[in-house]
Amino acid sequence: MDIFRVLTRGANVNKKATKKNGVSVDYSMVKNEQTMDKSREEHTINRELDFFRNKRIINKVEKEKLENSKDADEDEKKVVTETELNFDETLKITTKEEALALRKSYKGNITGSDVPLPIGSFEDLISRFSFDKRLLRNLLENHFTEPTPVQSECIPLALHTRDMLACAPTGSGKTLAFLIPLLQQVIEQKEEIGLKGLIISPTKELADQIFLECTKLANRLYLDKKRPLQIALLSKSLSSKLKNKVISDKKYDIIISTPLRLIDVVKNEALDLSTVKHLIFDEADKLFDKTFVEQTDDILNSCSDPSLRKAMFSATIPSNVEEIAQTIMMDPIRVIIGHKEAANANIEQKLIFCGNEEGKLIAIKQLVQQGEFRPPVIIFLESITRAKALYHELMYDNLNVDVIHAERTPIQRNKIIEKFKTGELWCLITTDVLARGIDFKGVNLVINYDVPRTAQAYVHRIGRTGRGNRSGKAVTFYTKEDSIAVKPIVNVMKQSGAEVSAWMEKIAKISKKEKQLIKNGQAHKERKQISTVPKIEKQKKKRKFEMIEASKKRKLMENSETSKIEPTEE
Ligand SMILES: Nc1ncnc2c1ncn2[C@@H]1O[C@H](COP(=O)(O)OP(=O)(O)OP(=O)(O)O)[C@@H](O)[C@H]1O
Repeated sequence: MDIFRVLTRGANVNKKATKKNGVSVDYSMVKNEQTMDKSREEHTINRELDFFRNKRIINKVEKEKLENSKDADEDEKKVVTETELNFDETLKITTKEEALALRKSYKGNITGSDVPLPIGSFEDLISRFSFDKRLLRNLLENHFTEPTPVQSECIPLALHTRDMLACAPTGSGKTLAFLIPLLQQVIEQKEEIGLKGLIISPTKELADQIFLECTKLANRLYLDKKRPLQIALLSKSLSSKLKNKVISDKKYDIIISTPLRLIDVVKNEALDLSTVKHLIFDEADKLFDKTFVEQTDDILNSCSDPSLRKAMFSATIPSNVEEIAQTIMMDPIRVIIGHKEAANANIEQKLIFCGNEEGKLIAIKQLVQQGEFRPPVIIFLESITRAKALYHELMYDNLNVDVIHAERTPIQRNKIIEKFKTGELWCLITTDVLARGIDFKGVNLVINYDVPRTAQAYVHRIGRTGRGNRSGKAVTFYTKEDSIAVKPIVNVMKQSGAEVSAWMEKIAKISKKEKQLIKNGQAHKERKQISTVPKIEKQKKKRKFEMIEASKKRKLMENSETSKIEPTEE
């Protein structure tokens, strides 16, 4: 079947979406106004789940205080004026009762000793923490006008230099929850001691994204009014420059890195972590699982400053990670927003029984026919081999699709991500390498072609949709072989408030024996290869595909030849 034709029949993707000023433009389906209104109505977010809330109360006292500020220089006053324009109505939290009411509104469970009050607005930061006005302006310029719940709680905690463990839904703004206070603290720290802030991410793609977000917010921020803040992504080239002493490791204030690259540089004595004051683990549960725990431990040992502040963030924090957190942190505060281990409630979740492996390809085609396959779509598979196989299968169907996995080069990966962000690419096939943290704004649908191995992996995978205040859909395919593996997924669905039918309730129950199988990774059986198309058909399609590609190339070359010899109009 020609999926491409069916796809284009059901919907139009705004292919004209382009890059503006280097920032990728968000893209979405082009629909008629009526449908838009309907979907807006359908997806009006419940106030409790409104992570980007608009609650505001007028705060005239604060406004007057800023207007009469004699100490502020002209530049600061300009910032203040702009700030007022945008923050003329603010929510201030000054009492425990107000804090309690605010926490109740977003189901925040904050525990620990001497928990500071949350902030009700970013403007609250000016009066409570002598917050840098330029940093505040950078927030505004990037359209961050109201803190999300995790930001309301974690920013004041960090500014009080408290250790913290924060768990909040996917797409609810955890990145800014650690970046905003980090930037403020680094500016405040006047001595030139070397590296001050370190952010660890499990994947290169996520590290890239955090770096971009951080540089955006650090625009025109100066250290002690003398020199601009120096932020770096520990790339391959930077690490070799550091190792060859082409660049001094004292140059940077904040570094963002994956664990392996960082440890490599540290072991070569090319980067001194003893000056680091703020250590942040993004996707902390991943960094503390068996894949990374050794490197994470090395990083902790190398950050030897006794006043080191540590923070851990993730949308899922299993109890064993909590235990570790308690042992490595000093009097930590635990921030839980919503249900722990639940998916973001903006995501509509669905399970589809496909019988067997062949049934999954048919299910994709059915989603297309039913108009549910609305690009942009991400499809997750459990291995590189399977991701490649599905890619070939869909590519021969002329679907606008590409694949990212660990075997693709960084350049290829970046190119594909860029194309997906700008709308050039409609469907991205991938493995768990892109399951965590990546912020693709307009993703409509996530398909778990293979049941994820853990409940946590499920939460992160489907969290690539329904980000911010948007809604999204997630579909999980399962077969007879997945009868045990799918149980944790049903439980996450229940926990997140998704509609769960009687038969699902029945399969949700996990016996002791099954629990053990899931824990040992034995609930997942080996899967049959992906393919429905007979070999001969496939070869035919491949030949046709290659011929079309060759003809395109020929035409391109012919055109460029003609343009070379054609005289110009003048
Ligand atoms: N205060 C805010 N106002 C408006 N948008 C915001 C705010 N904070 C964050 N965002 C936007 O929300 C989106 C999701 O944020 P972010 O990537 O930090 O989510 P996350 O909680 O880290 O998700 P994940 O668990 O998947 O890593 C981003 O596009 C970000 O720019």
